[in-house]
Amino acid sequence: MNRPAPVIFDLDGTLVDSAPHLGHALNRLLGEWGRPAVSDATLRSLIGDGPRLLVERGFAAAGRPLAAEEVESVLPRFLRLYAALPADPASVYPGVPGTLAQLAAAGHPIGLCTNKPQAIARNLLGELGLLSFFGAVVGGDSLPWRKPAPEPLLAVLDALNGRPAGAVMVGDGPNDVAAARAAGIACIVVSYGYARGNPADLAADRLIHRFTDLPDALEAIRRDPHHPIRHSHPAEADNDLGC
Ligand SMILES: O=C(O)COP(=O)(O)O
Ligand SMILES: [Mg+2]
Repeated sequence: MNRPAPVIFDLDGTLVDSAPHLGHALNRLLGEWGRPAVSDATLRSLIGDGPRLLVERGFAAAGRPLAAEEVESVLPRFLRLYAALPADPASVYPGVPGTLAQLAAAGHPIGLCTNKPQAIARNLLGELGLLSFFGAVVGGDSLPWRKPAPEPLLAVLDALNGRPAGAVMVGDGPNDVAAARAAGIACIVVSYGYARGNPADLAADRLIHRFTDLPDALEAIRRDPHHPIRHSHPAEADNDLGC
């Protein structure tokens, strides 16, 4: 029997609802600069490309863009404000720890590919009790490239011992789908994250509405890798995921 396929996860919007903490840090920073706070909806549309773009877009949305040299001083301040916030166990999406445990017990190698800085991602996973599930963690600052480039995803697969057929990326946004496509692997999108639009338009191989639907979606892809997209039914989704 073939070894279970590696499963590579995105972090923000997939495993953890990081918007409240990112928003707290960004709005505190904007306040220090005499700028108005951004709304939650605006904030959610800024997440997914790493902290530098989050800060740049946040300042642009709150008045005017920062000059390039201003970004260099503002970014470390943002990272300090964000990293100082204690991890919130309630920010882990429902079903994540149990489903990761189920996949690990079934023998799936598990990796993380996020555009968050690697150290912050590792600390966050550690504080939330999730780090031990991950055999490899690659962040947005680990390589000269970040998602949507395929290199970070391929680096995770290499660190997990290779690039077998059947690996699957699980994410919430366009960068995750594009990185998976470019790496030549399948992609499952969760509908409750920060897709910046309709997640059904992302053309993933599967769209799921609850993290607990993941094992079934992985099995469906394993049995039928060359299929048109099939969505689990939205009406079956819980309402507690903020979707
Ligand atoms: O934008 C970020 O900082 C991280 O986003 P990601 O975990 O969804 O890649
Ligand atoms: Mg994400």
